[in-house]
Amino acid sequence: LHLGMFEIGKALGKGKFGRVYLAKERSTGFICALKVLHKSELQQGGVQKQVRREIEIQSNLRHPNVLRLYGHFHDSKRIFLILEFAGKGELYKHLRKEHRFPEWKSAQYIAQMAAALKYLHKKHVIHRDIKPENILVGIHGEIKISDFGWSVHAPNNRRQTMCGTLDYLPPEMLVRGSQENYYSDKVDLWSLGVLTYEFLVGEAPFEDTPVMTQRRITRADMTIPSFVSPEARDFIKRLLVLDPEKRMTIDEAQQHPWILKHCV
Ligand SMILES: CC(C)CCNC(=O)Cn1cc(-c2ccc3c(-c4nc5ccccc5[nH]4)n[nH]c3c2)cn1
Repeated sequence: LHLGMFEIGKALGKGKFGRVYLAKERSTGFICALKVLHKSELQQGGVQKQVRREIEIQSNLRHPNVLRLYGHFHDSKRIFLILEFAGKGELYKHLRKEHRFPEWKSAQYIAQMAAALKYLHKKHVIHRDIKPENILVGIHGEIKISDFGWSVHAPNNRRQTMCGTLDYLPPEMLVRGSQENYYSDKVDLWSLGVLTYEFLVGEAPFEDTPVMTQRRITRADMTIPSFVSPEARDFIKRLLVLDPEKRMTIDEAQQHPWILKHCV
């Protein structure tokens, strides 16, 4: 597939709305990940506005742990996204292969996630979809948050119908009907707690049938296995708190003993 200025290589993955290819920009030899979105599919999915918003949000983000969107262009049928190439691919594949990460690796990954979230929240971006499937690994083992499909500029109080797993949803996004639909960047702190648990244990804390998962989330009903260290246990328990206002802040998370023990 010769797309003018790009030489297209192997398929890297299949997102929900498009395929991603390894690509080399001819004149400079620059390697990137080229994502192809079909306008017809976006129309069918009714997501054109969301894609435009995602492009606008991600184009303005510059952080070592946030996947870069260098630019985009389109022809009559497709939209092309020039994305950063992450040399070691999708984090969830590493997690599945290794079953779970040792505490030092989990703490380093979570410290990088916290730095990325601190950056996003400062720019009033709430990611809202933090999970292993949306994290890529760079050539030096650093992690990069991608897929801002559900990110919004805070504050936001519109209900969003979610597809995919419920595992990472915070309680305030599950409580029906009441004004709890107003949520803040605290939703990403809950998901950071779920992510920490999944890195250390190898499965999500509330994993169950959809009905039971919702019930367990709204009761923060989880058990932490005994092989998890007391510091890691404390870190998780201070994030998986039902009341968003009582959850650890990003700064407290970055200063937590479990992080400091492994990241200095
Ligand atoms: C609307 C627009 C702004 C959306 C922008 N975000 C995305 O498209 C989210 N997204 C990123 C990707 C993606 C998937 C895979 C890669 C890779 C990658 N590197 C690999 C190395 C080895 C094996 C597989 C790899 N995939 N690098 N960059 C990627 C980027 C797919 N969807």
